[in-house]
Amino acid sequence: MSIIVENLTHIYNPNTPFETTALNDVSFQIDKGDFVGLIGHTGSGKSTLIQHLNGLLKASSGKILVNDFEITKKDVKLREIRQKVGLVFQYPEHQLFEETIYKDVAFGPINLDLSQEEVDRRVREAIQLVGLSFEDVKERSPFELSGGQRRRVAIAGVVAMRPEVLILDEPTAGLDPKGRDEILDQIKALHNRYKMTVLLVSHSMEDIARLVDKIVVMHRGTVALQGRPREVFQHVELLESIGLAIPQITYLMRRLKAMGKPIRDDVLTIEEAKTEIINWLRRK
Ligand SMILES: Nc1ncnc2c1ncn2[C@@H]1O[C@H](COP(=O)(O)OP(=O)(O)OP(=O)(O)O)[C@@H](O)[C@H]1O
Repeated sequence: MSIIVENLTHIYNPNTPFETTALNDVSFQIDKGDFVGLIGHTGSGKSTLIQHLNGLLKASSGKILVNDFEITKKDVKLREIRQKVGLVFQYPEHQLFEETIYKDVAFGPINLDLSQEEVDRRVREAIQLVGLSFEDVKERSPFELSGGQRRRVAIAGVVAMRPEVLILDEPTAGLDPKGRDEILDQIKALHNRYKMTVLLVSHSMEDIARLVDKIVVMHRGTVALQGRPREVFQHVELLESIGLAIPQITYLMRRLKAMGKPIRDDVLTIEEAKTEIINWLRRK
C-alpha cells in the first residue's frame, strides 16, 4: 500500500464561533503506483486533505500512513514527510525565485544535503522528465519561459526531491488548452515511466477520465464516491446532486444507449467513442 488515510477529521478554529469541519472521518487508500484523481466541488475539503498528506496540517483525529510510515505521529519531522510526499501547489511558478532554472530546481535537493554530483544528476533528470532540454534551459531565467514551461520547471523542483508520492493541486489552472495538454501528458509520462504514485486534484472530469486509474470524489468533507472511473461514472445522479458531471462524451454515449443504439455506454474519451461509433456504423 502506498497511502492509507484512516478516519481523518480536520476542524479549523475548534471551539470558536468560526469552527469548520473541513474533513469528517475520511478514509481511503491509494495503492503504490496508482494514478488517482481527487475531485470535488469548491470547499469540499480537497486542499485540506492534500495538506495533511504533506504534513502541513495536523489532524484533529485519525491517521495517515505513507508506505507503512505513519506521518501523523507527533514526533515525525516535516523533512521526513517531504522526502516521501512531494506537493505541487496551485500556480507553483509563482514560487520560482532564483536567477537560473538550474538553481531553482536544485533548491530542494541542496536542502537534502546531497553531494554536488547527486544534486547535478537529479536536476538534470528532473528537467528532462518534465520535457525540457537541460542544456537549453539550465542557465536561463525562469522568467524567459512561457507560463506552461515555468510551471514545468516548478514541478521539476519537486520531482528532483524524488518523492515516493507526487501530489499536484490543479496543475492545469490558468493554462491555455495546449499548455494544459502538455502538462497532463508530462505528468502521465512521469507516472508511466517511474510507476510513481500520483494524486491529481482537478475540477475537470474530462481530464480525470482520460488519465487516472481511480477517482476519489469529495463532498462536504467526506468521501462521497471512490473507484475506477467507469464505476464512478455509473453514479450520474449522485454526482449531479453534488454539483459534478460525468464527462460530456460519456454522457452522450449513455444517451445513445438509452435510445436503443447497440453501443457501449462506459466510454471515457473521445477516441474510445470514435472507435465505438465507427464499429457500430460498420455493423449496421
Ligand atoms: N484556513 C482555513 N481556516 C478556516 N476554514 C478553512 C480554512 N481553509 C479552508 N477552510 C474551510 O474548510 C472547508 C474545506 O476547504 P478546502 O479549501 O479544503 O476545500 P477545496 O475542496 O480545496 O476547495 P477549492 O476547490 O475551492 O480549493 C471550506 O468550508 C473552507 O471554507
